[in-house]
Amino acid sequence: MLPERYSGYGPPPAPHLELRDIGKQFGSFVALHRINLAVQAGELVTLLGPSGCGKTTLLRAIAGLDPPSSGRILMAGRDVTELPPAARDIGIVFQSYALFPNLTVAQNVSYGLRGPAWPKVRARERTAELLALVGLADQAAKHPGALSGGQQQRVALARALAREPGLLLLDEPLSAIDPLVRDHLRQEIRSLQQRLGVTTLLVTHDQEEALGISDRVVVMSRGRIAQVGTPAEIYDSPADPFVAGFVGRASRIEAVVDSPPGMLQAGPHRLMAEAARPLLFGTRVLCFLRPEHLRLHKRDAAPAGSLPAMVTGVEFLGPICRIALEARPLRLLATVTPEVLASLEAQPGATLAASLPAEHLMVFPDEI
Ligand SMILES: Nc1ncnc2c1ncn2[C@@H]1O[C@H](COP(=O)(O)OP(=O)(O)OP(=O)(O)O)[C@@H](O)[C@H]1O
Repeated sequence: MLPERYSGYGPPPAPHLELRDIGKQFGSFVALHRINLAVQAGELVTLLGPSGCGKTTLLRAIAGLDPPSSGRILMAGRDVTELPPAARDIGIVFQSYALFPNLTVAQNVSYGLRGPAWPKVRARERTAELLALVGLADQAAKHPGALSGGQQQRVALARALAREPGLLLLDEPLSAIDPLVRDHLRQEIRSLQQRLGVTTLLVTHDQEEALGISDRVVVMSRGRIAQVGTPAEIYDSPADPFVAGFVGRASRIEAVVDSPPGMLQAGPHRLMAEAARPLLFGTRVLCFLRPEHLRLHKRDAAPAGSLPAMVTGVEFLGPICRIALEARPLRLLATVTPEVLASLEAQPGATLAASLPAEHLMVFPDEI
């Protein structure tokens, strides 16, 4: 459970993890530029971004596997920047499971439960508790090779949680797993994380995964944080064109600001927009529209201001259908229910009327 929101009385809660001006260079290549981030106790925060944006580099710095070139890392108020991984109160799960093939499931889980704090009986009890927690109580005596990918990753999760770490680091834990199992395991990880209240940092390049299970998402691009926000904030109010295009699907529209204010010209089409900031006449803009906000009508019922758009593809996805359309030079994307699809008779080649609601058009100055 997340701690209650700060009420304004007393000192604000200290973050469990704090990154201050983290930089990382490999030779002359700058992989991380002054990253600042605070993760509250009990939060699940996801680092999301395309390949090469620096997610793993940041996670490895937090884990102590590869120290940052500059900046400080604090955990529970303690500066851990110089500490080795074993002294950091963390548990890690990697994409590759990283289990010992010659040890049983129970031996893998209990591997870190050594030393005076873990007498044999206590270690055995804790192992049984962890295996029950991840639903593998009946697999304790097997070797990892006899388990499915999803089961192996649960073993890795149990092992990472064994010593009740203050911070759980998950590095693409689901990307090697079969898609059907992945969705299920994703929800299990989230519910386990919430039940235990363990502060968690997850690295993924899968935006559906990030939006689906996070309290907050950190979108990264080229070694920088592009935006930090709740999944809804990131999806509904992206900070820039990169976030708008990378997180969630959207029609991407290049346009020029026209007159009167609020009108855009996109090829031969005139569009209405409600930009957050006034845009100067002649400015080039990039607009994004989520597929659920594109309105489709039959051509003979075309409302004023709609564009004729030809259906170029239809994808049936169960509860919704995705329709690709072309209103040259624009490529548009819509999602509708199967009932609406049928009533529109939206088969490839058909021409429909598409309206782009001004209040949903996300408009950014085109700075490229
Ligand atoms: N040991 C290294 N030496 C040189 N460059 C490195 C090293 N490790 C990472 N990099 C570079 O730093 C950048 C960030 O890499 P990183 O692995 O953090 O990206 P990522 O966002 O995790 O990508 P992916 O999803 O593909 O793992 C990349 O350009 C990568 O080539």
